[in-house]
Amino acid sequence: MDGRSATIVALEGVRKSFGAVRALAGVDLEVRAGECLGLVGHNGAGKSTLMQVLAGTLAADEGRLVVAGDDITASAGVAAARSHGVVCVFQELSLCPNLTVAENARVMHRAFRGFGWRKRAGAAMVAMLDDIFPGHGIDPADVVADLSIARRQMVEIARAFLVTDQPLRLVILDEPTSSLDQIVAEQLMGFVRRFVARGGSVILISHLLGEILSTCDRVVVMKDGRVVETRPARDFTRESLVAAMGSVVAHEEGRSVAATARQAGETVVEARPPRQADGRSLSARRGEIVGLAGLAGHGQTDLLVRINAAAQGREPHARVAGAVAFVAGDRQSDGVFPLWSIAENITIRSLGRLRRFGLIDPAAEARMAEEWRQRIAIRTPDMGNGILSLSGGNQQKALFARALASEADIVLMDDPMRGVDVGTKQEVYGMVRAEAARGRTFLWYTTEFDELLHCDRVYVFRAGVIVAELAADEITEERVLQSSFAEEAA
Ligand SMILES: Nc1ncnc2c1ncn2[C@@H]1O[C@H](COP(=O)(O)OP(=O)(O)OP(=O)(O)O)[C@@H](O)[C@H]1O
Repeated sequence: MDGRSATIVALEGVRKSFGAVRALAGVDLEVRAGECLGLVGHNGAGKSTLMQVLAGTLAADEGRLVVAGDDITASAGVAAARSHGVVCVFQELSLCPNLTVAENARVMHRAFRGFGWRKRAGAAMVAMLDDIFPGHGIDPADVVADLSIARRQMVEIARAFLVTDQPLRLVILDEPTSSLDQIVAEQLMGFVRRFVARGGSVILISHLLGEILSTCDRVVVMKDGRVVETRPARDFTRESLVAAMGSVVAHEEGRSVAATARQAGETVVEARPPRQADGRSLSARRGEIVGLAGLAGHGQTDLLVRINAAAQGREPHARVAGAVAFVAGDRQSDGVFPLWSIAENITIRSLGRLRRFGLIDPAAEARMAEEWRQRIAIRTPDMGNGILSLSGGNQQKALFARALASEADIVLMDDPMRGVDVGTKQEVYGMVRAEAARGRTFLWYTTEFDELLHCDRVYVFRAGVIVAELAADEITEERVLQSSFAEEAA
């Protein structure tokens, strides 16, 4: 970046409160042409709220918004942002599930109209998908509801980068890789670099600090609704970035603790992917942390869902000894109960214990919710607030609390740490290890390699079947990747 690049966006003194919660306490932010700006901060720091103000989906209480030289404060809204070339891909995907990929492109790009629009929209989407995610395997006639969450995220991203009848200056990517595996995430980061090299601008929000440091030119750190640091990315290290976010850099004990603290009891889970023909199966013992790895969408979630169904007697191909709790990764479709309070979302699995004279004891429910608010720092002034009032990462923490607060012996985790900030992640890893040491069993699907280091054993999946089983001392990134791709893995 040279210092002379034009300013594309300037936000000045932006404030926004939701009732008693001050989400933005006077934020200034500048984005230049041809740069990728990283935006980091703890869960609830205000990142998404700031991006919503910029993209016009939320009105600020105060502040100025200048885009491409025009002060659009008075006319701020989605239409003004779009016509000035600002597009946002939010954490919660916004595709219409009952429409096809091509039809979803049409929803955002009115230019696809008249005779043959479907074909043109489909061709444009495929070209963009090919450019960003070579080998994506998505057809423009696919109905979005039938796509995996990773593919839906790819479609949403490709649609945002399509240029039709409006200029495209700035694309905001709010945790864009949260459902993507490492290979696809790297494809996206490569595309972002090409896009900014051509003069476009990107704001990248991510809790994966490696991704931020390797892709961004500058990094802005937010904390409690304010910008606390802005520096070129090269001036940050991972440690200094974590420190700027206000978290203590935890020393990774990871594997050594995981490997030694096991009590390797009796087998409590036994399950086989339906297409597995070589006799292999997944098993887990009491007190074990078992990882499910491999590229996204290769059968890991499916097997977890089957194990969950087995606990309810609905799946003959898996055997489960004990009560099971499921922590969803796709919180939008099978995680949160959107109309319920935060407290209710946490305690729903534990109602048996909260009963008094046959009725739920509200005081006990409030105590349990409060305990978990403190244990994993759910940022809210009131656990009676609606769950959707929480930031994305804080909603994810509530799902964790629901599973850990329950008395389940076996906890199934479907890549649930996406979107959780680094500080909290360390806390949760510690909790998982402590609970495993007390005899709970964890089956943990993750797309983040580092998380596999907390596991005692890892099964690698490919094309719906288990292709490798790695013992703790064999879990290396290289081995996992090798097995994920090899036709015949060991
Ligand atoms: N619709 C809403 N109603 C009430 N409070 C809200 C609403 N949206 C956001 N907040 C609050 O505003 C604060 C900032 O939230 P925001 O989503 O901007 O955080 P974030 O930095 O994007 O977090 P994350 O990393 O978890 O996505 C949080 O305390 C959140 O609870």
